[in-house]
Amino acid sequence: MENVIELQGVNKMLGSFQLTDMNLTVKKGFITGFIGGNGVGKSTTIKLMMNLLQPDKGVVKVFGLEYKQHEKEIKQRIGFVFDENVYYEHITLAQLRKLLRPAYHNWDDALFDEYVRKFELPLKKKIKTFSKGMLMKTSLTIALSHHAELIIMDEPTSGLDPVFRRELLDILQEIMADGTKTIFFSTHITSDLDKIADYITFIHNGEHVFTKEAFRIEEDYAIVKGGIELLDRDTEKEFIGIRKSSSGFEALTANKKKIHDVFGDLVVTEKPSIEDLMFYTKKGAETYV
Ligand SMILES: Nc1ncnc2c1ncn2[C@@H]1O[C@H](COP(=O)(O)OP(=O)(O)OP(=O)(O)O)[C@@H](O)[C@H]1O
Repeated sequence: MENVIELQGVNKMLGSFQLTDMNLTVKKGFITGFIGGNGVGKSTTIKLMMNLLQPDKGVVKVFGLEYKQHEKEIKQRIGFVFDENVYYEHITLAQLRKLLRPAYHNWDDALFDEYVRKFELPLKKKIKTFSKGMLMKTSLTIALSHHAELIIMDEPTSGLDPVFRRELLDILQEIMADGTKTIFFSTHITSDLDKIADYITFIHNGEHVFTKEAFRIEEDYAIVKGGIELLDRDTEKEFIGIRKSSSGFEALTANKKKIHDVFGDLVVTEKPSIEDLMFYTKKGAETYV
């Protein structure tokens, strides 16, 4: 399967934060959700993918190309969707359309107008008056209007009302229909992932934990519940993170089968949510580091 983005051994130091030996790939033709707690390096990773930051070590490839030699070509084919308006605040959408038309080989005025109508965006108001949701819609409109093959989004749904969030997720699914596009988006809202993500990439403390097909998470991971007497130094090693209480323990494992071999029917296992993965991974790091 073709990789649209490849990070090979990428390291980046920012103040006291370090992104360490990031190896990750984003598959063509799918939606990948990018998750991790606050401050674990999601935006930094996205900036590296967009060449807004450069790695201290390692290689970033997009469409199999490196920015050093192919920046223009890569940027033509990517749409970056975010809710900040750094470049265009003093102009209107009508003026922006004129400005962007010559900048992209594949610019499509008709599609731009179609999304402006669909998103109910005002053509004649200055962009600086736009709300967060309107900026997100503007950014997505631009990405779609130059037929971007790869759409990268940094927390596109955060701060959006539930109605528009739903609408946005539907649109993302719609644009995937022809099989030529790829979407990579970071989020804190794990229910968004349940709705649309084919793959999940999970990072923690500047390190890549996994990239898995969303349905595989349920196959490999489990929440395990049992009596506290079952835990000792050896059995605790089977878990990523454990929460203990007087009535027993609840823990996350990445190896459901092994748990069954070790504990048999003495424990109960349940399907984990993505929130469980994030919670116990963080808790595990706190407990054992
Ligand atoms: N320019 C910078 N200089 C110093 N530290 C930085 C810089 N940019 C980011 N950091 C730090 O790097 C860490 C990772 O930041 P990043 O924005 O990548 O996290 P994130 O996973 O996107 O977090 P969140 O989900 O909270 O947005 C944070 O601790 C942040 O404070």
